Amino acid sequence: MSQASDLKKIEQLRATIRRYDELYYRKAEPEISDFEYDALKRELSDLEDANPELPLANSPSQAVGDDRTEGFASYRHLLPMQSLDNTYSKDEFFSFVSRVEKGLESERPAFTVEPKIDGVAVSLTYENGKLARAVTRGNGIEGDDVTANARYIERLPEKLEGENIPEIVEIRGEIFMQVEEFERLNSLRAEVGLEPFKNPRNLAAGTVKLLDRAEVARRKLDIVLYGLGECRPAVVNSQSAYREQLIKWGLPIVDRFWQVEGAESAWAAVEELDEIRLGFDFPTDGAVVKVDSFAEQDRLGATSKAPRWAIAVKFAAEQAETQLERITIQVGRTGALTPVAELAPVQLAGTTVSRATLHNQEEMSRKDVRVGDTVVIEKAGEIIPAVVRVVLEKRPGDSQAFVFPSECPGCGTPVSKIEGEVAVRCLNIECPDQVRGRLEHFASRQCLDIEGLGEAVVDQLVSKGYLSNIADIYSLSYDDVLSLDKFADKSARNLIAAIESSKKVELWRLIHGLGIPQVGAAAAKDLAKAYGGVKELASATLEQLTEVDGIGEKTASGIIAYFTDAQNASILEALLQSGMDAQAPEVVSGDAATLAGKTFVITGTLPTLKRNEAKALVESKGGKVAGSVSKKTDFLVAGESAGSKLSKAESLGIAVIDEAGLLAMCE
Ligand SMILES: NC(=O)c1ccc[n+]([C@@H]2O[C@H](COP(=O)([O-])OP(=O)(O)OC[C@H]3O[C@@H](n4cnc5c(N)ncnc54)[C@H](O)[C@@H]3O)[C@@H](O)[C@H]2O)c1
Ligand SMILES: [Zn+2]
Repeated sequence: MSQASDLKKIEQLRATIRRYDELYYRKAEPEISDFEYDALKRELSDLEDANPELPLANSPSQAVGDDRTEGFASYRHLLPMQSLDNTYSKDEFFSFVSRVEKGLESERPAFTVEPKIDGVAVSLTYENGKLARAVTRGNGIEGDDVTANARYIERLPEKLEGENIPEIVEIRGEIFMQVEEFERLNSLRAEVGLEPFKNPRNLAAGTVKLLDRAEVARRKLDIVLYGLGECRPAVVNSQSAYREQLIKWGLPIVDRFWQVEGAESAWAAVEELDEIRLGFDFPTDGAVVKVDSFAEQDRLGATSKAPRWAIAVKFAAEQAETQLERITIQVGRTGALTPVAELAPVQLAGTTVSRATLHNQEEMSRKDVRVGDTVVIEKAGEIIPAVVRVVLEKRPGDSQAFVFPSECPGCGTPVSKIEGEVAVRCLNIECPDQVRGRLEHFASRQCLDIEGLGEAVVDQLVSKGYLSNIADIYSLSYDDVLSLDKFADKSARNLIAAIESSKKVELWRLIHGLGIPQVGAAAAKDLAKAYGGVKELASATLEQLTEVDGIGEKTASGIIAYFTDAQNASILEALLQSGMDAQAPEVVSGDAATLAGKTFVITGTLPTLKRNEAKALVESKGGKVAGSVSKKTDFLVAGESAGSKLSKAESLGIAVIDEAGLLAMCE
């Protein structure tokens, strides 16, 4: 490759990696898998190595990903928090050990091997044994102060126990979510029709950065510690001794740990870890091998980004090979065109997979994915399988490069690419695919929850021309509905009734249903609480919006842009004209607030109330419902087959009541 084409490639890769960094570190919503991301990083480093005369200063290869977000105070680490170099291969691991041996002029250095916990890096500062703050890695130099959220972590002690307490110590580790808790939260979401969270790491990262404390309290985070930053005065001189010290201070650590000498035994420990890790209750994505002695660590030093005395050996996610039969393009409610691979069905991680995402046009052309290709797909914790690469050796001779459509498959409008975005979009606001998407969203369970107005029905109503926006739903007549496939007198009346009763919906559901960019259910709740009505929200200024708890500047500008759009304004007007009367629930006070200040945990099967009904009852009386039992719990409401929560409540001496007890308290 010539120097000019290298340069262009390098610039493209840097821009792409910056975007994926932003999605992963700041938004906790990665679009591609770690394996794909690491491959991009590797490609960039190789190109940079081959072109040493090019400046590196602004390359994402030289810095740690930046997680700092709006709404948090910054704090400067006393010692920087670095990343780790990583590898997926045994050969590279052995080269790492050779470099260490050379650097130390030693034959069989002592290493520690630990699980690599897949969570969010955090640095805890204890001053004279008291927890002063918890800070994210940030850009490595300066991170976000997340102390308030970290204090909800039950296993995180306020005070260090025992002796050897430094004046100041930065203790580093990982905030993560146990697999069981992740599944619990997802099953609650499924109950109310919300999309599942993708994986425990994203959920942990998202939760650490929530501004809504009540929501943080509902999700149970966990923590383990393994690293040391500044420590005055120094207390230990090796990784293994530090681990013993952490235990004595009463801090949670990962209970698997190996002390080994030399490359062979280190590798054996890595392999052993890979075999047992699926039984762990925390998510792991690799092993971290570290030189044990702190003096030796100092001699090896660090690059701008990572220490030279440690490496992460990552375990690849489950993959499978299959045939790509077709590529379809989906148009979502925001107009983004998403390419989807239609596959010959194949077994992967316990499920049959026949579709996988191709992410976006850019990703697709980089991988040069073509119809007829044999592709490798991967499912890494994420729910949606992805195509990670093409098996070029198996490509048919007559294959053709895929031409991304230049027109929207839904409406034929030429597609646009907006500066700074990867997605290619259809900007025709009346595009039937988008209209369908917006209508489905509006009627879905996490919004207006209109029973009977699902995908198939919306489809028919749009193609028959009855619906072109959300306000049209309220002028549907019985005859319109009756004319649809599979509708008879009773089902038509039911749908009309469901539509009518949706006018009395809770305000946040309406706000969510409007489909304002950046406004999900959580933001919609914050807005509903702050404004009490959709008209009030529509006339709020940017400044007022940013003052609402949980609303950042970007979201605020999205809201302003939405309501200043003439078409949106007229749809809203039509909605209100039709009698839409969404209300914020009244703030309970006085007599109604009988449970104010009390925190409940509900467990087991109650005789008459469903879990969410019991929760709604408690909240209607001003009480709070938490997901797990802690010292802050006032009452455990226990039904049949209450398990570990009951024993925990008993051990903490928390009052246990049954459903009847709860009902009595609410009277
Ligand atoms: N999918 C994406 O779009 C995307 C984007 C950016 C980053 N990523 C992923 O994140 C990785 C880079 O993130 P990173 O810089 O945080 O590095 P990393 O996660 O590969 O490794 C460094 C981190 O590992 C953590 N860690 C966990 N257990 C540890 C232990 N026992 N000892 C020491 N450290 C331990 C620490 O937080 C440390 O900061 C990439 O390799 C990639 O897989 C993915
Ligand atoms: Zn379109």
